[in-house]
Amino acid sequence: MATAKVKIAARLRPRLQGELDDESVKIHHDSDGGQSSSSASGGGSFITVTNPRDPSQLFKFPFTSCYGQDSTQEEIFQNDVQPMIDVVYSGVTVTIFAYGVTSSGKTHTMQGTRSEPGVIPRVVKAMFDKKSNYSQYDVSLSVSYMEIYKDEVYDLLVTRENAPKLPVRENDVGMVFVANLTSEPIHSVEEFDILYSQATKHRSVGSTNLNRASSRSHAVLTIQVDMLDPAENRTLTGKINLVDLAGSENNKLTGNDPSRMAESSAINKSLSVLGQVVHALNQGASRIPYRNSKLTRILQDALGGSSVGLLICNLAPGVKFRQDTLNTLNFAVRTKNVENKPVVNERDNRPAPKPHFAAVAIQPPAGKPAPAILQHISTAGAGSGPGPTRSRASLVPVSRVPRVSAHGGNGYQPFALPGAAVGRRGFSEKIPESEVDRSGSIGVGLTEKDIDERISKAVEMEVARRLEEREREREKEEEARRSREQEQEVQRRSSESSRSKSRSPKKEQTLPSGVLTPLLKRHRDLDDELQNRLQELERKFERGNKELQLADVLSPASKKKTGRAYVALARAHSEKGDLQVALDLYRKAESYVPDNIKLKERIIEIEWSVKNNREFVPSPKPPKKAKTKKKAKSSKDQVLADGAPMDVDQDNEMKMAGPRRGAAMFGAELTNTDSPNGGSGKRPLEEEEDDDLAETPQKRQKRGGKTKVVVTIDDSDGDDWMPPAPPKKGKRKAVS
Ligand SMILES: Nc1ncnc2c1ncn2[C@@H]1O[C@H](COP(=O)(O)OP(=O)(O)OP(=O)(O)O)[C@@H](O)[C@H]1O
Repeated sequence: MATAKVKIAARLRPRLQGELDDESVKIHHDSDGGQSSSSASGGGSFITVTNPRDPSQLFKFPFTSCYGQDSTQEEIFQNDVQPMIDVVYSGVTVTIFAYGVTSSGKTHTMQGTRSEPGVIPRVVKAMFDKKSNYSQYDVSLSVSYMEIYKDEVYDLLVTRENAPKLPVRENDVGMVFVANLTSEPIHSVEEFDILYSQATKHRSVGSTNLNRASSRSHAVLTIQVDMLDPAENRTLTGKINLVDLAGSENNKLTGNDPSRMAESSAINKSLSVLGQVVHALNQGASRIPYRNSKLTRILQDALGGSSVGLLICNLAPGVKFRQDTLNTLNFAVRTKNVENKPVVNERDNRPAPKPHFAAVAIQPPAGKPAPAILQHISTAGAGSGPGPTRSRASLVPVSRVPRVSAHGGNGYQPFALPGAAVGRRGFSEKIPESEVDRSGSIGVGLTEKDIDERISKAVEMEVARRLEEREREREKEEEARRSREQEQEVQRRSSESSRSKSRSPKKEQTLPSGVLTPLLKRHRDLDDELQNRLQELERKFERGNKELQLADVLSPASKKKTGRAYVALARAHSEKGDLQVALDLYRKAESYVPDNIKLKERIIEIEWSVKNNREFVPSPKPPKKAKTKKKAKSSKDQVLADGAPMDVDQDNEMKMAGPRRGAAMFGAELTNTDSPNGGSGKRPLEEEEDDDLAETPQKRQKRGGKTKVVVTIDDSDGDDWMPPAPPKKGKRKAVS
């Protein structure tokens, strides 16, 4: 089956009034010899970002489409979006999502303004324009629009008062859909405009320091085209999902109040899960954590699924956003390796023939692989998508197999967001007896051997199902046994402690040397308790989604504590050299403290070590004295002796990780030195324990030289990506 990688376009927005601009983020194009260029796109373009810790070092991010501050809405549409319209009309689902920090221009790019319409209005116009090319079909367009606000889905096409939380469900063929979501037919661009402008008013928008009209939710607009072929009595369905994600937020910069903080936390958490999904896909993990947020469940098909994806990364200029820019570009680098397997969504409307025997069960229906048009989009230039031709019919060849549709002749789930494949066969397709001819072959070209194979496959499936069932039962029993044991252990401990309380001090003194003092014993008990708690949590993790529910119900303090506990355990494993175990534990910690940037970076560092089979070497702890000195300094003076800026923890909510940590990833850290947190106060857990976070490998190398170093961050082959540290490992070249 043909695969299609997620396409990436990066766009740097212009400086806004009152914003300081600098040269820290630049767009380059090979066509102009790699010189800075503010606009246009095309092959061989790249973005450079100055390393916040070492201004002599540049990080370079190559993407096929890079748009500078002067780029227009039309350019982006023509280069990257227009070619997708043909893909939609070939019956494939396309998902375009705008990603970036708050105020980076996502809504501007997707929605735009009346004078500068963005992707959404342009797509709708193009969809209607294209319709006339398919006059042989009965073509109808419809729209649905939803928002994901604080991890709940709401219909934006109904008034807020009438908008209940909508459930996200999965049908028998694994297709995720939002139940009860309205789908309105649209007959013209004007009709869409009226609907859309009304619906946009329902979207959750709020004011923050960074954006007067900041989107507080992820918005997903879906335009669906159904093409009924009257001659063949079948329907092709294409969809385009246009997703305006809420921006990741640094609450120090946004100045969020408590209610905004709650929104922000939900936004950051869902984006964090999005990152985890992309990571898991890149790692080829057996379990992709789609279920950990509604956003990723709904976007499941766009990431590693059966739709075609375009990620538009929005970037904001200036030092203030530099760390966010690096994070966004890092996400983009990872996402561009995600592969989808697009399929054509086709439904056969003809009634199913009567079944005669029910012995044969087959695999869930597989969608038809997407057409060759997908190859076109990877190299698509300005608006050059091919129009429909007669040969298009060959994309959906008429099969001679018995026409049995899944689920009573209609396996198609209306309003389902992803275009997951729904083939023409159901789970229990039956082969009519009349189709068995004397030669031993079935009228549809199935031989007895085929039938035997199918039967044995069905039997195998049934056996596998039963085995799984048995395994589940066994696990349940095991779990019950463990919890019984745990209860007994708790009882034993409480009776032991009451016994020890009742003991006289004299008796205590008579204990032989080496026996735990009550204090140590208490420690041991706490340790045991912690271990038990972690083991329990481990089990819950194994149970997948339940873990997330657990994290959801815990109070912020408990989440933080659990996160800390995981970090402590992870550190212990990391020190022992069990990097994989440590990595898993760090990831688990992340479920509880999804906003913690230091933790994310630690995960990236260890992932890198695991992937490259390198030892993970934390830097030595700085002397205690330095720590006291540091505390005494005012935030303004927080500049290291070598001139590198003192980093400040950018996460207000979670201070589990240290305020300054060598981001091995990019040698980067937020450099808002005027932060109130300033690096004073209690040192957070991670840093107390681990001052390897204090200095990057880049910094350890020769500093202050005049040569500019470019480190290319490109994960294009999926295997050799590595963080730019240590410098020798990166593709580095000196530029004058
Ligand atoms: N390419 C651009 N040209 C001109 N103005 C822009 C551009 N991109 C963004 N802006 C302006 O920047 C501001 C922030 O943009 P926008 O609201 O689109 O950001 P956002 O990423 O959607 O933010 P949030 O995540 O908070 O919703 C707006 O005033 C918008 O008009």
